[in-house]
This record gives sequence, C-alpha cells and structure tokens, in this order.
Amino acid sequence: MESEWITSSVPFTLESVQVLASNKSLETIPSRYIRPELVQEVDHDKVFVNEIPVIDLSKLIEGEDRFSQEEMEKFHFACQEWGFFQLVNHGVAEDVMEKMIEDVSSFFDLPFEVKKEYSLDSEGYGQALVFSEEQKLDWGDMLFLRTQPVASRNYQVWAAQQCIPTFRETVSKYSSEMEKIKTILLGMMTKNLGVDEGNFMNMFRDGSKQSMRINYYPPCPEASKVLGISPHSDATGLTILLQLNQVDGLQIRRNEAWLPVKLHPGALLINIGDIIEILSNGRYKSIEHRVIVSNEKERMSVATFHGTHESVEVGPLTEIITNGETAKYKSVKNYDEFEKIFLSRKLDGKSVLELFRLKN
Ligand SMILES: O=C(O)CCC(=O)C(=O)O
Ligand SMILES: [Fe+2]
Repeated sequence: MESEWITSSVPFTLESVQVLASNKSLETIPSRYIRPELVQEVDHDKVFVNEIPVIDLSKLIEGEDRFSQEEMEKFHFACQEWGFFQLVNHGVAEDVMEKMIEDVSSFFDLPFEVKKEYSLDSEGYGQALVFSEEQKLDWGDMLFLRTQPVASRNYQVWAAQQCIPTFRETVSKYSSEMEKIKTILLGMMTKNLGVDEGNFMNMFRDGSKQSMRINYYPPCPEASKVLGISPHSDATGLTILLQLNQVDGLQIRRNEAWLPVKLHPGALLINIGDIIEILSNGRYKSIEHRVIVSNEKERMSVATFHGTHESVEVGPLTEIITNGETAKYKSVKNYDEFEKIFLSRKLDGKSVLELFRLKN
C-alpha cells in the first residue's frame, strides 16, 4: 500500500489518513484504525431522536430588547443537564464563517508535500497524542493552531500567503469572533452559577488561551469500523465547534449511549470542557464525545478551545466550596501545568478529569 509518513511530536511516525484514503483501490484499512468495540454497538442513529438544546444567543445579551430570562434558564439547564448545546443567532458575520470554510477547505486541498511543511513538534498539521505503537489511530488529520493570545501564534504553521492568500487573516478574524462569543457565554454562566463575575471573567480575560483543532475526516471504505476521533471530553474551559460542511458525524455520550448530533445549518455547537467542570465543582459537566465517519463524504470541523489565562490556578471556585460544599476536584497551580498533563495522554474518555477527582 502506498502511503506517506510524517513525524509527530512523539517518537512515532504517522500516516496521513487523507493520503491513505485517497487510494481509490483501498478496500481493507490497516488494523490500527479498526475499533473492535464498535462491532457490538447497535445502529447509533436509531438509538435516540436528537433533542440537544438550542440556545438563542441574541436572547442572552443583557440590556438588549430581546434578552429573555426564560432563555437564561434554558441555557442553565443546557449547561447543567447536557454539557452540549447548539447556538443560533450567534452574530458571527456570515462572511467570516464562509471565509473560514473556504480557507480551511483550501488548506486540506493542498498537496501533502506542502501541508507537511506546516507540521511542527507540538502544533500544526498531522496527528497528535499518539504515544505507543499499540494505540488505535483516529481516522482523521488535523491542523492544530494556537490562536490566542496573539503573541502565542506560531505563523510557521499557519498556511502562508503564497499558499492561501487570506488564510491568516481569516483565522484571525474567526478567532476574535470566537472570543466574543466565549465572553458572552461565560458572563451568563456566572449569573446562573451565582459566582462573582469579575473574578471569573478575570480568569478568561484578554490574553487567555485559545487554540483551534481543525479536523479533516476523509471518507473511509470501512466507515463503521473506525472513529474520526476517539471518545474524549475537551480538556479546556469552553469549546465552540463549527462544522464546515453539512456532513454530520459527532456523537455525544448520554445515558450510556451515543447520541448523534444533527447540526442546524449555521449553528455553532458549544460544549463544556473539563476546566469549567472543575471550576464549577461539577455543577456543569464536560461530556464525552466522538466522531464517526462516512464511507462516501469527507467531513471537516473546527473546534475552538478556550482555556484560562496561563497564570490561573485551576480548581473549584472558592465561592462555591465555601458555601458548605466540599471540593470534588484537586487544584492545579496554573493552566500551563494543566495543559502539560492533558498533552501527555492519549484521548481517552474523561481520563484527564479523573486525575483531578477527589474521592471524598
Ligand atoms: O469534529 C467534530 O465534530 C468534533 C471534534 C472534536 O471533538 C475536537 O476536535 O475536540
Ligand atoms: Fe472534542
């Protein structure tokens, strides 16, 4: 089988799944991608109807005519009971979304020889978090970018102007839009959680960490046997996900089953990450999710992760635990330490969070 290889941050060489999948005569895929556990599962699509909450952001903006207390309550319920919701009327200009779709698609259309130039030790193009020869591989490639604070950007891994003329500008604009949404949502969460807004927002102030995982899942001839992304929760504060084409594939774990998410066109998908679970002492929970792939169509998505400022201690908020509650999680001295722990492990359910859980 013909394939090309790239070197990742860890001492293993990896295949580009896009290159692998482009071989039209490929019928049997390498065993490292095959997930035996999927064989026992019932047809996921038939397990549940999709009832994931839909939140209207235009009704959460205080002081605006459309602000609605009922929407605030719906939002609280979505954070508490689901950990995942769709966001509509989010106010991101259509041209910003469209340019993002266009430039990200152009990136994955570049020849492998060009894309691999955007691969560095801990960011850029390729596959990440592969630590052993035995580990199962995900059916997807990605481009991982550190996007905020601006000083943390490494433009070496952002497609250059001669490749995709507007790529850097497009991602920059999109990144700023995501910051705005994050700020509104986190502000509203403090109200629902009854915690001090100033203190909480200070953790996620200007200069806090934002990164993007831009995912490309090629079609797979044995789609039902692979996963585009292994089950995991996001080790971040808040994730905002944009599905770039109308191909569904995301599933969230709910009531011990995998619930498929059918995204409304133009909606963004929001999910609570491990850090918010820790800060809120478990009132809001991060939810495991995974991606299944199609045997016909490629799928693309951009997950924008929002962490805290690097100096912030990550632990249950004192205001919550001084109210007579016991801390359910250990604290870690700052965000960078938290990230180091997360980056040293494969994606594996909520295993990162489990390291922090206190057994009371
Ligand atoms: O592609 C998706 O829908 C989900 C991606 C995801 O979970 C991630 O990048 O963390
Ligand atoms: Fe994720």
